[in-house]
Amino acid sequence: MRVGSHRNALVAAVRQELAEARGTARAVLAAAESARGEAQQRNRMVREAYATCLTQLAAAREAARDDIQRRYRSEAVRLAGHLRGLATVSATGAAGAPWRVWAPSEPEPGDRPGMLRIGTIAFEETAALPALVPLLGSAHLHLSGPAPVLDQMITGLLLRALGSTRPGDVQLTVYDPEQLGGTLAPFAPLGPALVGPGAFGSLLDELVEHICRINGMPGPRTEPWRLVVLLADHATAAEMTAVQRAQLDRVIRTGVAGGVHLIVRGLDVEDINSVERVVVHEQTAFCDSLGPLPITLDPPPPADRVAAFCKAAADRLHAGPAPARLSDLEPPKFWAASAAHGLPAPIGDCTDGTMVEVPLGDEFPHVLIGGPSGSGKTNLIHVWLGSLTTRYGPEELALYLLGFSEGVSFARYAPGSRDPSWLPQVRLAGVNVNADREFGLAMLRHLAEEVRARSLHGAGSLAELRAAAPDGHWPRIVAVIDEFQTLITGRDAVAEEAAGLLADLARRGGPQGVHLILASPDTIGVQTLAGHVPLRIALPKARRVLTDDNLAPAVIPRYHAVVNTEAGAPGANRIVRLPDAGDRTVWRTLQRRLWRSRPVGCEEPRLFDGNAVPRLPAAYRPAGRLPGAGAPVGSSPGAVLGERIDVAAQPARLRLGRMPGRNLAVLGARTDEAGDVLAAAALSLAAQGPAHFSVICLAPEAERAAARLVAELPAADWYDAADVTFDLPATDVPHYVIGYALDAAGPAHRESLRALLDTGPERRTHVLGWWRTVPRLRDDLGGGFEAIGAWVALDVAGADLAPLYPQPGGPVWYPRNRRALFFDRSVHRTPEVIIPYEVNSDHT
Ligand SMILES: Nc1ncnc2c1ncn2[C@@H]1O[C@H](COP(=O)(O)OP(=O)(O)OP(=O)(O)O)[C@@H](O)[C@H]1O
Repeated sequence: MRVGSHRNALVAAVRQELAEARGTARAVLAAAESARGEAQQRNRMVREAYATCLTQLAAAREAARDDIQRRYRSEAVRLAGHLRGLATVSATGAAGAPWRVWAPSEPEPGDRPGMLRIGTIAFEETAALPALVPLLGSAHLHLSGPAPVLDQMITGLLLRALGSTRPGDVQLTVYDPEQLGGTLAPFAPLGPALVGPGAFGSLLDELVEHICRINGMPGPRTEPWRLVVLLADHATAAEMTAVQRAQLDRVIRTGVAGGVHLIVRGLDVEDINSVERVVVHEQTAFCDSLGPLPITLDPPPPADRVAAFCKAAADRLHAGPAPARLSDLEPPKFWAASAAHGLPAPIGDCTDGTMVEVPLGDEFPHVLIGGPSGSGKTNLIHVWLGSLTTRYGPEELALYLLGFSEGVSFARYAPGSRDPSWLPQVRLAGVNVNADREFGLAMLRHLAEEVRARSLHGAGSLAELRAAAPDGHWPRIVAVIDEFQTLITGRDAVAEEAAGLLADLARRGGPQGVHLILASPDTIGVQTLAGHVPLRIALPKARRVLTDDNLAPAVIPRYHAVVNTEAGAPGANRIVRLPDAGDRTVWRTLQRRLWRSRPVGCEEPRLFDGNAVPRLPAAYRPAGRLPGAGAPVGSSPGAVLGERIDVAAQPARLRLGRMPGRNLAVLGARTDEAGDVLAAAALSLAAQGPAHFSVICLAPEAERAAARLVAELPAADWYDAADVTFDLPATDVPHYVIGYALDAAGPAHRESLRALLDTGPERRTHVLGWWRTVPRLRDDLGGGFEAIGAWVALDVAGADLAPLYPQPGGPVWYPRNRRALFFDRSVHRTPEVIIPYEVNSDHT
């Protein structure tokens, strides 16, 4: 029993232990299970986080990559744009245009030659960029690869180099022992120097010598470039001597500075900076400038384009370079030059393209231009004026222009009905003055007066004058007289005075900054003047402008001129090609530009046109507000008779004071002009103050004019043949008797007429009458002419005026249309030519 119970106890204990162990194991298992669950959970979470992270990282990487790619692409496009811009600038016109649109292009003066296109480079996804290589002015080219491809590339390079320079700027030499020049046969019309197989050494020697000569010369190179193509064969390379190699090296090293450039294939050359190497594999190439970027070579230029270019260039070479254009003479900045010491300005270019200046100024104050009719004198003057007026503003230059040649060429500088602009430097322009030499004389008198006024400051040059009188306005004055001989030939008083004034201006004008530009077909008869003018310009076939032994004018082609500063001595010639100033649109554009820049207060020039009839200015008409009856009357009102032929468009006035003889006789048969003189006189008197008018009209043909006058006058009585009388009622204001064809009054009225003429002026009654001839006036006056203190002669010859003139024989006067001779014995020593105003123009 005890065993049984012990065993039972033991069993129970074991059971207990087992139960406990089982319980513990279960607990441990449960703990492990839960730990495992947790670990699994964590594991899952980590895995999920990792996956999220991976996804995010991938997205970020994608975004970053996209961004980088976008930036890269836009940077590439920007860079490519820059490169394209650079390429366009570096290879302009014919140097860079694709063959499809290729055409020769003229470089601007002073431009350096650019690079030359040989193909394109592809850069990422951007459009292809031009691949350029340097040549003229920069490098030699060394080409290696298959000869046929290289020769095509050379053809293209030559076409671009020649097509982007002026004909004659590049001299081509070809060494082609294999084909004897055949490789570049399309360029034959340009006459390249072909060098045969045996002449390689002498070519190199000649080039070395040429380079030494050019590099030894001071100043910039003026000779053409030498472009030498060496198409060497095996024999050339194999047989080259050490001396030849040394000479080739020398050309390579010093050639670029001396304007000699080699394009070499088939021969090694020294590897120095000035050699651009191009290596060609089939249609792809690499060159030094572009490093590893592969170049897709352009196809060769179309054969017909090469042929057409070479023919045209050869023709132009034969004809010589085109002359400068008017715009080539413009300075980089308008009105930037000072005229303190002179007015140098180019008028054209030499055959080598350099500009030729005329040194007008302190040293050479005047110039004589000579050339027969049609040789281009007027054109030269326009060109010169264009060059001067773009350099020197209105403060620096004042122009007085007078053209005696046919036509109105200087009118373009003054405002017109179609173009309101004017050249701001022009003060005066006289056109159609052939018959009005008095206008030329007036201009010379004006200039002489200016010289006199300037010389009062005691200065010996314009710069000194400006320093001595800094507040004054002292532009250089340039007087241009085209066909100036018209003014001084002939043996009358105008010619005599004009010649004297010109000689005086030539002597004394320069130091005061007053200059003459005188053009004529021949300087015969102006030898005294010529002695003061060493600066000459001769146009083709000009005679006597230069010395007799100077043959240049006889041989220069048309549109050329000889500029000579030594009075025409043969050694001092400069030949200049003149631009054409005939294109009115070009001129107008330039003039408008200058006009818009005119300073405030710049007045328009006075234009005197000998063919135009001036209208009576409104200021001399009584229209508008009339002076009241109580207004004071001047002691001697002035009757305006016509326009004076003078620098300023002033009226000629007749003072009608209370003195004997203050009457006017208008003489001649021209009804209209006589009527205009009388009407201008009457209207201008009416405009000055209260006055009474008696209009007597005794010629039916003048009735219309008389009626119009009466209509315009504020207070006028009208008499005609039916009631003519000279016993006129007294008035308490000045009384003017305006008589049309007074000679028709007849003997019955002579006495009263004489009494009126004799005693009227003292009572302020003045007769302004028209008599058709001098004898009829004499008959009316009864012999003496004392009562006629002033007269205006129309178509009356000078000799017929003798009785009315103090000097025997009468004045020198050859009647001309719309011109009258005015003489007032109380003011004139010699009579004055005037232009009767047009008073009643029916178009107003
Ligand atoms: N450099 C030039 N280039 C082109 N045409 C020109 C040139 N010079 C003059 N001409 C032209 O030649 C013609 C004559 O020129 P211009 O009138 O200047 O000669 P001119 O000597 O003044 O003659 P004239 O004494 O008969 O007036 C004009 O038709 C003008 O346009």
